[in-house]
Parts: sequence; structure tokens; C-alpha cells
Amino acid sequence: MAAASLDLPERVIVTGGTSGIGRACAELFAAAGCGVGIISRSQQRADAVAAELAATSSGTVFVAAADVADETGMQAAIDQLAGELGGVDALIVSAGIAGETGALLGTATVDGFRQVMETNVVGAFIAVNCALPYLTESPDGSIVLLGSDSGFVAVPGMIAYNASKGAIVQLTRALATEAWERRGIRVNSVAPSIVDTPMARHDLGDELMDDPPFPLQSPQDVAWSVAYLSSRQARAVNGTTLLSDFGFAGRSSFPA
Ligand SMILES: NC(=O)c1ccc[n+]([C@@H]2O[C@H](COP(=O)([O-])OP(=O)(O)OC[C@H]3O[C@@H](n4cnc5c(N)ncnc54)[C@H](O)[C@@H]3O)[C@@H](O)[C@H]2O)c1
Repeated sequence: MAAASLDLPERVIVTGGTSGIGRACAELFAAAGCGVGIISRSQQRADAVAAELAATSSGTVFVAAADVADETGMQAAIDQLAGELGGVDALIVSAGIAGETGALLGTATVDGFRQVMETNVVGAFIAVNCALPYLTESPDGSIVLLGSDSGFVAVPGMIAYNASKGAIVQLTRALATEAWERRGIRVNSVAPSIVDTPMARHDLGDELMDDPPFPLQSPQDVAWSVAYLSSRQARAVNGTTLLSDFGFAGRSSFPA
């Protein structure tokens, strides 16, 4: 059977593009021949990933170093990448942290809560704001944020993370309404359950991740959802959060 193909954006910026889901997105877009701009906190790490992608794909890869919570640094990084790419058609926001994993109410700290919200929510808004002028210029601008099934079901010991990912669901809707009506830009998010990435391995441990009692997805599984939402084939999809979770969030935890 012949495969239908996605019309992907030509110029894509990915935050958190050197690891896990962000890296899988950068790989997918670069392999499809797109221009890709990776934002990472570490210039050295970004250079190494860009060299690996350049060796294995037809797309052009540029890198910039910035912390997503630093508005000035992010504006400089996005201005640089937009200049190198010749514009921006899609922004993928994958930079994120889990925070104080396992810290229950009473031990979870306010500082830890702030740090997670700064990175996962404020950082997402900063990235969107910085890329907005370029996406507005694109004939087909779109944004895909990384949420989580933790935005729908609360995982114990992750108060700040759960709250931050709930915020991403509503941030997606809020941005989508205004960005579409005023600028023709679509905004969607993907909410995965546990994905085999350095973040999940750090939080859950290799032993559990190597023999998980839950269905485990790959970063590539998520990258395909991101690719679809950023593609022209999803031109009527706006303000939605796509759960990629094997149906977990919709399932009662009590046996039938
Ligand atoms: N791995 C999972 O099980 C899972 C499940 C659901 C959602 N997610 C979400 O997917 C996204 C990507 O997660 P991942 O699993 O690929 O994690 P990861 O740790 O493998 O990659 C995240 C990247 O973001 C970068 N980053 C973190 N804070 C940053 C900051 N302040 N500025 C710039 N870069 C920063 C990290 O350095 C890293 O390169 C996150 O938003 C995460 O919450 C992950």
C-alpha cells in the first residue's frame, strides 16, 4: 500500500532539541529535509547533536544556546536561528523538567514549585512570544507544546509537574484562540504518558524502564504526533491536546 505523506513545515525551531522527545523531533524534521534550529542550554551539546544529525539527514541544522526561562537569551537565540533558517514556520517546545520527583505534600518546596513552573510554563510562553513575529510572517505558522498525561491525571509526588502540565492544556487553548484569529497560527500540544527518555530514566531508574509494568512509548512515537500537528494535514486542528498514552488517562484505576 502506498504511504500518504505529511506536508511538514520547512523551517522548524525545537527547544530542548538535544535530548529525548525534542531530539527525536529534530531528527524527524531533519530526516525529512526541513531546516531545523535546536535550542539547548549547552552550546557544546547542541553542536554535538547538530553534527550527528548533519551526518545522517538531508536537512540543515543550526543551533543556539539559551535557557528557556531567560527571555533575553531566548529572543537572541530565536532571532539568530530565524536569520539562519530564513524564517520560522513551526515552533516545538520540548524543553522541560520533572522537578522534585517523589516529594509529597509537606516536603515539596516552594522553590521547587517555582522552578518547574518557570521552565515548563513561563519558558513555553517565552518561547512562543519570541517566535511570534516570525511565525506571523509564515504562510502556515504552527506551534506544538509538550504537555503530559500528568496534565489530566495527577501522579503522586509530582505536585508542581502535574500543575505545570495542566497549565499547558489551558495555555494551548488560550494561545490557539488568539494566535489563529489574529495571526493564522495554530497552537496544539501533545500529552504523552511515560516515554523512554533521559528524563524518565533519571526519575524512574533503568531497572524499571528496562522492564516496565506499564506500556512504554519511544520518543519517536511522540515525534510523529508532533509532526502531524505541525503539518498542513492538521490545518483544521487548533487548540487541542493530543493524548499519546495508550488510553491510560481515560481509564478508571478501579477494576471493573
Ligand atoms: N519522558 C517522559 O516520560 C515524558 C512524558 C510526558 C511528557 N514529557 C515532556 O516532554 C518534554 C521533553 O521531555 P524529555 O522526556 O524528552 O526530557 P529530556 O530531559 O530528555 O529532555 C528535555 C530537554 O530540555 C532541556 N531543558 C530543561 N530545562 C531547560 C531550560 N530551562 N532551558 C533550556 N533547555 C532546558 C534539557 O536540558 C533537555 O535537553 C518535557 O516537557 C516533558 O515534561 C516527557
